Amino acid sequence: MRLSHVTFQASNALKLIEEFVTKYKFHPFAARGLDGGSSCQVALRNGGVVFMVNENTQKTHENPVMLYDIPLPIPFLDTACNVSFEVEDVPGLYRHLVDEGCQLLLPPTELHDDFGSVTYCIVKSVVGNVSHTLIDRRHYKASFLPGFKYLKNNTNNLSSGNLTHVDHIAYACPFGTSPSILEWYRRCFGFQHFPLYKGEDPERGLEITGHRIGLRLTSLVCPRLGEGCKLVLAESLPQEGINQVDQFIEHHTDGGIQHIGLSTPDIFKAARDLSHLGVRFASQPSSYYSEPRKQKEIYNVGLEPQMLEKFGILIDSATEDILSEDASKKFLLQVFAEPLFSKNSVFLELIERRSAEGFGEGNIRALWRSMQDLQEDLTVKEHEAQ
Ligand SMILES: O=C(O)C(=O)Cc1ccc(O)cc1
Ligand SMILES: [Fe+2]
Repeated sequence: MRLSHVTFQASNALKLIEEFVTKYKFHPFAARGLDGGSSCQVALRNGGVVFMVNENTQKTHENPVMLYDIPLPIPFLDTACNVSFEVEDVPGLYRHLVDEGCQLLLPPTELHDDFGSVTYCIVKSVVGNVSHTLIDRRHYKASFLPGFKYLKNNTNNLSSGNLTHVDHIAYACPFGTSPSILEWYRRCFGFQHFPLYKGEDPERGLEITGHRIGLRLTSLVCPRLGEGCKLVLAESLPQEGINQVDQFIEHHTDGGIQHIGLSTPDIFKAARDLSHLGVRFASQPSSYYSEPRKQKEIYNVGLEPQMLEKFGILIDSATEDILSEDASKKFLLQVFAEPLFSKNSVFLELIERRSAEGFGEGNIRALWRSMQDLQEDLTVKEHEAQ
């Protein structure tokens, strides 16, 4: 099993495609329905990350000529709604999912063109509006999927991206649902609980509460996916005021893909490039970088606080004792980008892992607060614009 791509549904697909191209350095490489059909679909790539953008231009269910995905119910919502996996035995997996009582949206279906054939089926996830397309493309020779036309002027594009793979997909989940979501992914696809601290109870996950934060985080890993893609379940815990998970769920009925963590080998270069192209990152108060403990942590791994501060990059060392000189060099650098659509919509994250596999509580707190600040700022801007 391998992550193939993540699909976005947008009421204005061309706008989202332009955003991915001009701000996030993605390159469109395959498309269908651009000639005025009832739906258009475009596949874009940055390094090892593939996104698909769907637009159902007629905004109806009557003629959803959408391949590899099922259009979401109306009213139309701008969202990331499908995570596609490459698998080897679609009929076998389909039977397994039926036996597990899953809601199958499309039975095994074969499509072919001059480059070969693929078989796929679609299953509804237990999380909000999310579905999974399971594709066997072993008998397909071109770079995407049958039904798509390959775009020209596509040379050199593979090397220009600086994203290597999808590191994790974070779901916003209704309160109390994480254990049953974990159980569903375990039974259906073989995911396992990935503890974020020693002795973490899978029923409870990591609970983070305090000033302006109330979050329960449960992480899942799938050994069949190799090093790729964890799932992160984010639930809101009661805290003062509204928060990003509650608001996301309110906006998306039962939750869904809140953010996608994209792995880069050089977060400083990636953040600088994207920032020059107009991506706004969720920033930290400058006190984060002047705090003596944090400064020591940054210098200890051979970095400079100013490098991080420029783009709001956060650091979390995996070691217990960040102040010791021989602190292990395992650490994690992360930053959240602004929401792709409205202020409560899906957003992207850049993440650089230096041997650290999990998620650090320090970074989680800081990421959470940075997104709270950014959303509050977007709310103020919305009011001013009215
Ligand atoms: O650390 C990470 O990358 C996370 O994904 C944790 C996280 C999840 C949801 C939030 O709203 C804020 C932080
Ligand atoms: Fe994340």
